Amino acid sequence: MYKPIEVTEDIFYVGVNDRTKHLFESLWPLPQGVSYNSYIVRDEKTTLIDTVDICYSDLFMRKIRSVLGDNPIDYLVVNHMEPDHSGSIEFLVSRYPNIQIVGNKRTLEMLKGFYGIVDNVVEVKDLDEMSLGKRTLQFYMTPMVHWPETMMTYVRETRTLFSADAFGTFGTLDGGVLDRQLCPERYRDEMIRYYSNIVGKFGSPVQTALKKLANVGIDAICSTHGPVWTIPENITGVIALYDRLSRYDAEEGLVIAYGSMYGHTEELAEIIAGEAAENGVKSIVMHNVSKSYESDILRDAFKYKGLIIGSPTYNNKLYPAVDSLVSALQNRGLKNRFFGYFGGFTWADATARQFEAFAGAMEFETVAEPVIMKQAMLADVVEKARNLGRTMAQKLTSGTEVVQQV
Ligand SMILES: Cc1cc2nc3c(=O)[nH]c(=O)nc-3n(C[C@H](O)[C@H](O)[C@H](O)COP(=O)(O)O)c2cc1C
Repeated sequence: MYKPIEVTEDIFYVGVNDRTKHLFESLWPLPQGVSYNSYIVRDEKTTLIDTVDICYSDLFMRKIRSVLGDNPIDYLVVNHMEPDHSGSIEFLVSRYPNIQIVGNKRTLEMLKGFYGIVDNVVEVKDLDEMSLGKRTLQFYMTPMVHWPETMMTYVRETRTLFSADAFGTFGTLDGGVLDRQLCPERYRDEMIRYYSNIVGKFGSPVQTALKKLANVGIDAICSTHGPVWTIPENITGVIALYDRLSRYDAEEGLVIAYGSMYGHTEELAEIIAGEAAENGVKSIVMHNVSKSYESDILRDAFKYKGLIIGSPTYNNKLYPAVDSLVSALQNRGLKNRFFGYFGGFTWADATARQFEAFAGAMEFETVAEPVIMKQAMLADVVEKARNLGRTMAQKLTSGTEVVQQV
């Protein structure tokens, strides 16, 4: 039997850890797993907030029973319908046939579409309130953070925010659940990776949600993935991080991502990186796109202000994995970056044309002349590569447009 894990008085954690799945959404690596978080608010009307992935329904039920025993659940609040959180709804309804499911209009549409559930539902609208007895739930609609039905639920008396996927991280909860029980630093980069991979496209809706919540006093953020944030500096920190990421602001630092089959493009990457370092850039991350996960490259592109991409011409296009990266960045509408590009060809270059179009489509400032090498690396190409590294370093270290790490 599990010991109940109390987040605050009469609010309990009943989520589960997934250390089995390799790829989240069949796309994003999970080297440290992921948790699917769910919570119970125990009151005159007992309420469950979100469920877990269907693979963990059985364990989930045992965790619920460790808190409630044979007592009923009155409400299930569905903040987000993505199957890693809604997957256990049918199972839950089979165990608690009288449970009432609370969601907004879009949630209830999806509930019907995914699971055929139309009975015992309660529709709520933005800022609606629902009394549970001693506590009151208030609902904040936060559409497109990161699905259209997404909402957050706030317990006014304990100032607890159930934030759906917002402020979530990859990484399981190994022993501790609350930030004060574990090392929060472990989750910082994983929060940026989660944001850039999953939420990154939706900067503007995230900004809208943050503004809506700006005057809401928060003592705990209970996301659907990763730690529960309760320490005031951590709460301020994760909100500031979301604010920064959704404005596409970044830290001082440089990502160099390149593809290379025979090493010429990679040599250029080394020259550019060396020159940037010599001119004062300390945080430089290099990714060979054929080896690094796109997931990690996206994280670093969201994290750092400088972005340089390199590619050989391949069948009159960018190298395939670079093409995929460029498309992923474009899909997420990354903005406000100092940008540079480089590449090589043997008979007809396509790299420069494609990178130029990419830079134009994004709100990037191309900082130096492109570095394009025909066949071998001649002295003028080496000089252009050095110039790119140097100019990027000057932009990054001039310090006026980059923000400090939060
Ligand atoms: C499968 C393949 C397709 C290529 N397609 C083109 C091309 O369309 N146009 C071109 O000028 N060079 C093409 N190249 C040549 C490479 O772009 C060139 O050799 C480049 O310098 C390789 O860089 P790397 O050493 O970093 O792999 C191709 C090479 C390969 C192996």
